[in-house]
Amino acid sequence: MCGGCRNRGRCRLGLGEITIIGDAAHAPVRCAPHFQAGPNVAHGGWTAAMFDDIIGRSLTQRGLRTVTGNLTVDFFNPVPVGEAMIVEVVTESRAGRRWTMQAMLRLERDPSPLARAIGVWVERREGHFERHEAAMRDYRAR
Ligand SMILES: CCCCCCCCCCCCCCCC(=O)SCCNC(=O)CCNC(=O)[C@H](O)C(C)(C)COP(=O)(O)OP(=O)(O)OC[C@H]1O[C@@H](n2cnc3c(N)ncnc32)[C@H](O)[C@@H]1OP(=O)(O)O
Repeated sequence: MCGGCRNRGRCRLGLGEITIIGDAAHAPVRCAPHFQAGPNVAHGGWTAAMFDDIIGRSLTQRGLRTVTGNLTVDFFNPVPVGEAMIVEVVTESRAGRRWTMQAMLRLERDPSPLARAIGVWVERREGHFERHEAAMRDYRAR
């Protein structure tokens, strides 16, 4: 679970446990009603955040310490609110610290993709968050 929900013990995005199979992964997801945009349709930001979290956590579960470098989402069809869906993640390639990842979102009982994400995750250098905190301290002291 990411830092925003860890203390609550519940993922507010509605994302389930990730299963890792080799360099691929899958997870059950369900868009909660508070992320509704159009009638019974998920906000596109939910879909992007869901992909970001599932792909990022799948890498964390594989023992990799990464952050999202970039993320592109293709929206093929409206994503329903409250419906059981599956996200499937694959590793496209790795070059040095860069991992190119792809993921698909689909309904639980239908193979047609609703949305696709492709992006690059970069392995963090030692002290990543400490450098960020120090930069913010400098900024606030200005
Ligand atoms: C968050 C973790 C919590 C952990 C605790 C528990 C975890 C529990 C699960 C949580 C799951 C959360 C899932 C959400 C994940 C986020 O939301 S992460 C937050 C959003 N992302 C960020 O904040 C990243 C901000 N960007 C940065 O900090 C820096 O630009 C980066 C990405 C670390 C790169 O900086 P750097 O380490 O100085 O690396 P640099 O030498 O410039 O580049 C290294 C390589 O990456 C490439 N690269 C750099 N930037 C990019 C880019 N934007 N696009 C493509 N390639 C790039 C470079 O070209 C270079 O390639 P090579 O030359 O080595 O082939």
